[in-house]
Amino acid sequence: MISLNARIKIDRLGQKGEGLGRGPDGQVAVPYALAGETIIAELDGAQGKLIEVLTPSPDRIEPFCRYFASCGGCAVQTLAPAPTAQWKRELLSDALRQAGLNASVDPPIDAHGEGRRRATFHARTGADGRTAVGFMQSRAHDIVEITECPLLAPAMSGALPAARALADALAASGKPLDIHVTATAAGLDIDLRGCGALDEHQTKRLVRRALSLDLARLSNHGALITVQRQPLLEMGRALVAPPPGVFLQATEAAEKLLAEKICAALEGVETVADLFAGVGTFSLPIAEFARVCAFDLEAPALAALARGARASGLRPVKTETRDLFRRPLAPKDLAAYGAVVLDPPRAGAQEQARALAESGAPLVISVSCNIRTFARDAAILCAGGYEIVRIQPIDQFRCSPHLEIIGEFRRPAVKARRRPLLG
Ligand SMILES: C[S@@+](CC[C@H](N)C(=O)[O-])C[C@H]1O[C@@H](n2cnc3c(N)ncnc32)[C@H](O)[C@@H]1O
Repeated sequence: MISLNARIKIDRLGQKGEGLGRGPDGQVAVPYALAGETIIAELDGAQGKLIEVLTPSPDRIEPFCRYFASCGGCAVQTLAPAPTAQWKRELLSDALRQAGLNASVDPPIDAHGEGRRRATFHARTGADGRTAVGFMQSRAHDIVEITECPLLAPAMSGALPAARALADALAASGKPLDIHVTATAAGLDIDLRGCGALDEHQTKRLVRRALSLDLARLSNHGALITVQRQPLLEMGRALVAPPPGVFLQATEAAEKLLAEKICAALEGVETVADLFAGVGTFSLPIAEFARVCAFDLEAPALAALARGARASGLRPVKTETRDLFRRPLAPKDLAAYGAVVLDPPRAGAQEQARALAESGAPLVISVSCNIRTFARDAAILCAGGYEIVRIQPIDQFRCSPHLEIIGEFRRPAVKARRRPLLG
């Protein structure tokens, strides 16, 4: 493919945070260019590489990270905070419109808080025996080695040195490694992925490293290697001991805000189904005032949730291990609940939304980190008679196109839908 340099006027930011404008042969996407800018880009088909900004946007700011534009972690770091929030809000409004919904979207609430409390680092050992540890490069399969990430919470300050030390301990195997690090009050909780079954020597080496790094816990794909202090997480009044490698919201600030908003919307509700409940981020605060039944695919997460409720003196939370993609709760199952909370993975919950659309559940609170599948599932709920009360974005993904969303959907008052008894 021949590449050429072209002068491009950027019209808007796209879904991945790339600048979109017209090139000689149609639309081109240029990462790191901003709306309103005139730039020089090196074009390779519809893809452009930013070479020079001729007319900068008034919203352009200096990047705060020295790895910006080589590290693939951040897509948008040079756009000021207010226009970034506006762009994300528009992405969500556009997705809803494309799904057939003309819904108003509240301004995003920033929930970066102290920063990300979890990260996945990648480690690869080259033919020369050197191990690179960091994030993936943008638009490439190589690793950009980093020694710091300003988006991480202070409690993650030891995360990169720890990732490097563990990667070095396994470098001889030559296997690519993913290192999931979570900051907890007990210290760093690290789950390794990709190293396969460990032999005795590797295990001993890792235990020694974990001790010298003072890790709270180290595991291999969820299987415990060593634990010095059991990680504990506060969820409402409850304390939960999460199993290794379990899902947690990216920032503590977002976790608290999501739980607060959900509990506020559930005021007066007595029975709640929490679908895709994980370790109880929402179930446990809800259990402080309502009966909860929590569903998830992951039995260890649900067991931790149930133990957390018991140990904290809350009313018991019923749990059911269930694949909600294959076996969504049916409309008749849903009839037992005054409200349903759902927080599926990025793929969304299409089948569950269809069952909800046929159910009489009066209130659905849909939480999602994927704009497109949130909009798709919202349209299914609305086609089934729900009305949108509120759509509130919560931004826990600074510098990325991702956005956390809470949607509140209610069935119009039963009185209005009921046929008159007489006449
Ligand atoms: C976005 S997380 C939300 C977890 C929890 N609500 C929280 O905020 O911590 C999605 C959850 O969906 C669960 N999950 C993924 N696929 C599933 C499936 N097919 N059926 C049921 N649960 C699933 C995961 O185990 C995970 O706990």
